[in-house]
Amino acid sequence: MSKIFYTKTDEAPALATESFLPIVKAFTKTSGIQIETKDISLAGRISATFPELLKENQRVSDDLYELGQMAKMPEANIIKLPNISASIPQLKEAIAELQAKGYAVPNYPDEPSSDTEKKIRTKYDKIKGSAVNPVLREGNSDRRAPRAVKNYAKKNPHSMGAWSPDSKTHVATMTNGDFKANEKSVTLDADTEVQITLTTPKNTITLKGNTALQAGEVIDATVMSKKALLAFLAEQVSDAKDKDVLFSVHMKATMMKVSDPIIFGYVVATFLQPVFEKHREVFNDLGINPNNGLDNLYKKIDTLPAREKAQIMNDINTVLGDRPSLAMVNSDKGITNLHVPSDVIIDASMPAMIRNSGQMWNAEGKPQDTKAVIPDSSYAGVYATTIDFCKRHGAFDPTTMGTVPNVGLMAQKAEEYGSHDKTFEIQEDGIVRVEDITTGKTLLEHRVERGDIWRMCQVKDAPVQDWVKLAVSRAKATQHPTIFWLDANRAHDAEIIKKVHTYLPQHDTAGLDIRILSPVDATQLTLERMKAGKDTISVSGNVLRDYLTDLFPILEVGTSAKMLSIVPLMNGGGLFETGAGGSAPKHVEQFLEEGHLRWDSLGEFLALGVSLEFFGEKNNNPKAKILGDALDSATEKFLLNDKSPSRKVNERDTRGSHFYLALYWAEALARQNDDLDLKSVFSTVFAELQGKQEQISKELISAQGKPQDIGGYYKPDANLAAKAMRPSPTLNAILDAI
Ligand SMILES: NC(=O)C1=CN([C@@H]2O[C@H](COP(=O)(O)OP(=O)(O)OC[C@H]3O[C@@H](n4cnc5c(N)ncnc54)[C@H](OP(=O)(O)O)[C@@H]3O)[C@@H](O)[C@H]2O)C=CC1
Ligand SMILES: O=C(O)CCC(=O)C(=O)O
Ligand SMILES: [Mg+2]
Repeated sequence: MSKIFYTKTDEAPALATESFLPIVKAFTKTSGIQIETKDISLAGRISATFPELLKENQRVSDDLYELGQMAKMPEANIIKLPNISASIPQLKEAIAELQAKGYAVPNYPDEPSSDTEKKIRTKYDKIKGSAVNPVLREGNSDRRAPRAVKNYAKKNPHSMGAWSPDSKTHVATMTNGDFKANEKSVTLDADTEVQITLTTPKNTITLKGNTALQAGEVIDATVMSKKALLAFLAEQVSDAKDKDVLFSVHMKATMMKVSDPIIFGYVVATFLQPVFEKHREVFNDLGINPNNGLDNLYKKIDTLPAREKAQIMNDINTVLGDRPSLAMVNSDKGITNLHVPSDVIIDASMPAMIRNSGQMWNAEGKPQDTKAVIPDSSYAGVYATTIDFCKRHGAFDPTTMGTVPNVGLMAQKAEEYGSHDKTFEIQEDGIVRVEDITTGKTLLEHRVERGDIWRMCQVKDAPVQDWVKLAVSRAKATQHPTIFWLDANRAHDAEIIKKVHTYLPQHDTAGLDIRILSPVDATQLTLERMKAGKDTISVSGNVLRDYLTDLFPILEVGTSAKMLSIVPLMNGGGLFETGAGGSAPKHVEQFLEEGHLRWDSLGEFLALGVSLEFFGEKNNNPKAKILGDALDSATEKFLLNDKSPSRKVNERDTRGSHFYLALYWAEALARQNDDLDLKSVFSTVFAELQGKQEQISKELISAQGKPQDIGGYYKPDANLAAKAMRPSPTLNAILDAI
């Protein structure tokens, strides 16, 4: 029997699931729909990796692997909530929590020496960073704000900070020696295998052995010069000081899990350079790695004897006093932009800054103009253009602005998603070559120096064809102008442009406005149209998919949590993602402190709606379709009546918002006449929920206002979490009776 797979993830969405899933299960069991949970949480993935070290009752199945297989089946129907893409500090915290709970999982070896340690490290490296999404995303991405969400935002605009033409905020990006400048690309004309080698004056080292490539596949390779990067960073630190703006770095240490933590480490090391120089030996002894951020550095220094610690802290504070102010992640707690590599991810952080008058928070908790350092220039121009636009035209107006849906190329580990096992920190000067093993020809090569970061990406032909098809189908469905964001001057994009020119004519595009523009030109045109209330589809590669599906939604509707995010899987199944944002660690913090969860599950509601409709079609189950339609009406009413969670304690939170969704869902099912069984069942449910509305609200609110203990962060106690998230016996009894 077909099922809907619902993912158990981490942090706020996992908490929300404890409250929402019982509602979903109760409603859908009336209609022969089975919902199965799959645990792809960080803690679950760690446990599944080391079964041999765990007790019988601790062992779990490898749900991510199973779901990855499922994603390739025509009947796949997966609802995917956001999960933690773990940085090393997060991974270590999760390991420590599991160990404290009696799980004998090994420590993360920072510097693996023995074979055993190397094996452990390889296993952990598969868990860290974007380890889930590339496995499940066996299709391209279709993300957009549903009409009801857009209309809601127009009527109830979110706050939007005013922009001043004198704002000192700006983007700083490299002009030479970066990934963009050094990119080379080629399209394969036949199936083959390649290897990646580094030839030094002494010998040739294989960086990666036989790698199969398909005919029509585009590969690109590039290198970030360490020298150029360090020179750039030193310049930016002093320029931020001169201009009296906050210093802030924006990158994606999670998704670009090999390259970006190294770049982040150079930022930390540059910022504190005199300290790293003076205390090199102690720092080495302590195993301090700047890639793990300031938080880790402070924790390690904390283990030193008091006098030594005081001396180093004194030196750090002297240097920090001399530097530009750092942008803060949490000024109350003194957490800076350089504390943890995963705290500031570019997709969410740049739009938040743009929404906030181009300002970030300083150590006093006040907003201040900022230098946003985005080292690689491949996509930095998108933000620079947006910032300049706001300086010139002022902030966007959510009540009138247009919308920018995205069609993103990501299937089969397209582009940077597939670079993780082909990114290398170069150990010796030499030449890196991508060699075709079949023909012996060198396909791509770069001269590199020790410390440079070299990487290769690939995109298979079938995903590109599917992406072009998806773009045309969205263009047809909406009649919006549709822009491929591709830069003819970038080697990789130039190859993709050739493919777009080949595949577009295979579709009926009569009457459609489809163009290809560089990301900077595309941004400018899209913003002009958006300001004038006009809609424009962006068709982009994988990284821009990530960036644009936070940037535009956050400006348009206040958060990307309200996006419809569909991945039509290439083999016929459906992956329905819930919103386009992340797992909101700050929400958990508030929940633990005061029992209020502000996570908005609108993304889950939208995803479930399309999943049910898809289930109905695939399985010839008209009840599923009716449930889906009713859910859509309920979601619309939910928006109209503004039942999203409040941000403040003792007001409706996630749990209260779920109650209203259930109420409206039951109402819509009670009102429809297409299925009289469902009508009868849900007429009773609706009457009960409506009659006891006050009692339920009271029970849900009175659970707030006190600290919560759910028995863990990465692996909460299942019973405690369920109890905390289902505090209304009245609601629970009504659901149980369905
Ligand atoms: N699809 C996926 O699996 C994704 C996973 N991630 C992962 O999520 C984690 C956190 O990333 P982070 O950079 O903090 O980005 P998030 O998107 O989790 O959070 C940024 C801010 O967006 C707001 N937000 C996001 N989702 C919601 C929601 N459903 N309801 C209300 N507000 C919301 C919150 O604002 P406020 O605090 O003001 O309420 C939040 O602090 C990381 O581990 C990251 O790798 C990130 C993106 C996608
Ligand atoms: O895969 C990840 O790490 C994050 C993905 C993400 O941010 C997105 O899909 O928008
Ligand atoms: Mg994103």
